[in-house]
Amino acid sequence: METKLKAAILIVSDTASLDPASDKVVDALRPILAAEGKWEPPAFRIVPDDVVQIQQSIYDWADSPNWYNLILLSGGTGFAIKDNTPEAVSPLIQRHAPGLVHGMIAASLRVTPFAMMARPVAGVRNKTLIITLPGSPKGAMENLDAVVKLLPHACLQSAGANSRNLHAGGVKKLESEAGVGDTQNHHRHHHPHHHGHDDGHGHKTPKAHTSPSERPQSNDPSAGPNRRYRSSPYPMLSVDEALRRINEHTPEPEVIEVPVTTSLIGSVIAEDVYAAEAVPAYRASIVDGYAVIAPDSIAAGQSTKGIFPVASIAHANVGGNLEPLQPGTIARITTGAPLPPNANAVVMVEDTTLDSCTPDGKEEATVEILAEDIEPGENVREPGSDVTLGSKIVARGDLISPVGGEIGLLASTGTRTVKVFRKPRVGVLSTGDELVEHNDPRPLTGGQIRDSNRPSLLSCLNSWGFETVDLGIARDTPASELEHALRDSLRGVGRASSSVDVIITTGGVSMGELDLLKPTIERSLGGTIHFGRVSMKPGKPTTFATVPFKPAGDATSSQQERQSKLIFSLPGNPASALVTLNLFVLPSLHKLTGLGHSSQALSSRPWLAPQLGLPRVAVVLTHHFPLDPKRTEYHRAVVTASRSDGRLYATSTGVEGAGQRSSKVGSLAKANALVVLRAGRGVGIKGEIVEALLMGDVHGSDTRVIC
Ligand SMILES: Nc1nc2c(c(=O)[nH]1)N[C@H]1C(S)=C(S)[C@@H](COP(=O)(O)OP(=O)(O)OC[C@H]3O[C@@H](n4cnc5c(N)ncnc54)[C@H](O)[C@@H]3O)O[C@H]1N2
Ligand code: MOO
Ligand SMILES: [Mg+2]
Repeated sequence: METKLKAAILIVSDTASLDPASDKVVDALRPILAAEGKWEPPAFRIVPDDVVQIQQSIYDWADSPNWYNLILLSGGTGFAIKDNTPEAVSPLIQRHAPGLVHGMIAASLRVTPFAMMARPVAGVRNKTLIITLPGSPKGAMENLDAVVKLLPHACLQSAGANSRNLHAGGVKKLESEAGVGDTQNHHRHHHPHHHGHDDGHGHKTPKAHTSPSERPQSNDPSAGPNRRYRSSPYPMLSVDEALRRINEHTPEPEVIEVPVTTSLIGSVIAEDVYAAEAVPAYRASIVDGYAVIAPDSIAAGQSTKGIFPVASIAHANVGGNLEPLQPGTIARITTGAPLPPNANAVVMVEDTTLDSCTPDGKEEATVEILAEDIEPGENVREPGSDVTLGSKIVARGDLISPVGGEIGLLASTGTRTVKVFRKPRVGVLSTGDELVEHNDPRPLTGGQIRDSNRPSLLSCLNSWGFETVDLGIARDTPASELEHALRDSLRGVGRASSSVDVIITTGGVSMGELDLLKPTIERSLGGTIHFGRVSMKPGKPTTFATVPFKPAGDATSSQQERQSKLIFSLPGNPASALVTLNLFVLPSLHKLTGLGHSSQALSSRPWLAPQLGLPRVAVVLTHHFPLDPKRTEYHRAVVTASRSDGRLYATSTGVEGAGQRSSKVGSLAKANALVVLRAGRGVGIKGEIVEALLMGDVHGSDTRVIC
């Protein structure tokens, strides 16, 4: 019996992923393959319109030892925003097959002009042919019909069969030559990173993309160091432009409802909150003393002075109804306690004397009030006088501070839940074969380096109040380790028990052949790099990207809106990593936290608004600072507030020798500021006033003007 080829069908549809019974495409395609007599019954799977899940299926079917000859994807190829199948598939295709694409479109055009609205992709990954089809059963059938006769031939060639033999001999002979479809003998070899393919004439052609329009910007790691770019393809941006792009691509914050607890600290209110209860809820005494009935008019000759019987006692914790106070009597009362009905003022105990006791000598019988001019309302808090019922207590954009004022207001009015912007979860991943855990007891060998970036970045993020996930270390080799680490943290598996919103990586972003972040983001995750170089020192190769994402199996929730995750790939040099974390990551996290919604946000340049990112201040240089001729430097410094002239003074953490070198994390050890030194010749002059970004608290000093 002739060995058959293996096909898999991937249905890409939010609807079908929720209700598999709604899919009609698999049943429509099966008979077309079956009619050819060359295919095993196809495997199939349904995923939502989610790039990561689409790509995972392709990896499962094209990269595993049990690889398939053909993957047909149906759905997500149109122009709708959620249609991202071509974007998911293209980066994984190693050799494109535009002929199949033209064939399918030409066939469909004979049926409908709407065929022009399709965006099919076809090509080969490893030994597997991948073709996208429309999402409608009719469209999928028409497209498959157009190419189905060619598929066995194309698949066998993709699997490594010699094309001349293919044309000359039968499919069966070629199958055994190629070793495909042989499910009995597991002789298939898995070469996900082969460096070329046979062109059918015995020549090896390089796999690297050649046409500029096809060529992604990043290096193709499998092309080898001799084919890497020798100058960076990423334009060098100014810091302001980089910040603008970060702001542009950072999604709007998500609103959630949470209970009023201390975990609210650092959250930003998303919806105005109105008092559901008045504070106080009753007429309360402000002091310890005696509730009295003060006459309306002292001027009319009436006085509160005199001796009165103590008729009742009102304590702050008293429940139930109090007896009304009769004229000519007074009631002992404590601070915060409700006034008895009829009472309208309170006399402080200090303004009274004891006149007589009860016969048992234990209680006050009569008390003399010494003050003559107690007015109605004196020492009384009227209901709602602290917080009026229905008044706005906190507004959208307000930050819940650790000082406790906002939480106190919410608590005092019985507010049980509030709507806030969800704080982002941030994952931190170190990359590099040379890294060992910082607390590994073994002595370092060879070129090993202790991973200092992860602990320092995690500390900094925690101090800002963000939830962090330690994503560990990803090795450079095999390259798939990095890809899997990123993919897992996006999906919330492995070290990240639930998915992170922002991934921060360090290392692997510059020009080395093992600098894999850019190619992995672009080529494997289908992400978009918004910038890959910034004119600054340290931090030149800082990279910022977004990766499309949709949570699995939940096509209707509001989370669906959150379609991209952010990746900040920071340089590996420890000072560079920490400086760029402060400069670039913080404003984005602030935006995700909802700080951009504060009423104080600057509307013209919101990405520079003071509440997004570090506070900016003017500082006086206490000594000469060397300038970089080309790049703006973020010079690590200690800023102190002068007790004599009230100004802020900046002193470098080290300018001599390796002082500010980007590998030297010690340059940040005592620093509380980054002094912004614009590129130029010579030095920043002692006494000059420049801008600085405050990273920590400023303490007082005896520094003075020193020109
Ligand atoms: N030919 C060029 N080479 C370099 C350029 C350039 O423009 N052209 N840029 C330089 C600049 S600037 C920087 S910054 C670094 C950035 O390097 P990478 O981000 O690619 O980082 P790696 O190569 O992985 O490592 C650099 C350095 O940092 C150490 N490192 C990495 N991770 C950690 C960690 N978690 N803890 C402590 N130390 C770490 C690593 O061992 C290296 O020593 O590239 C320049 N090269
Ligand atoms: O720009 Mo790199 O961060 O100087 O070393
Ligand atoms: Mg490098």
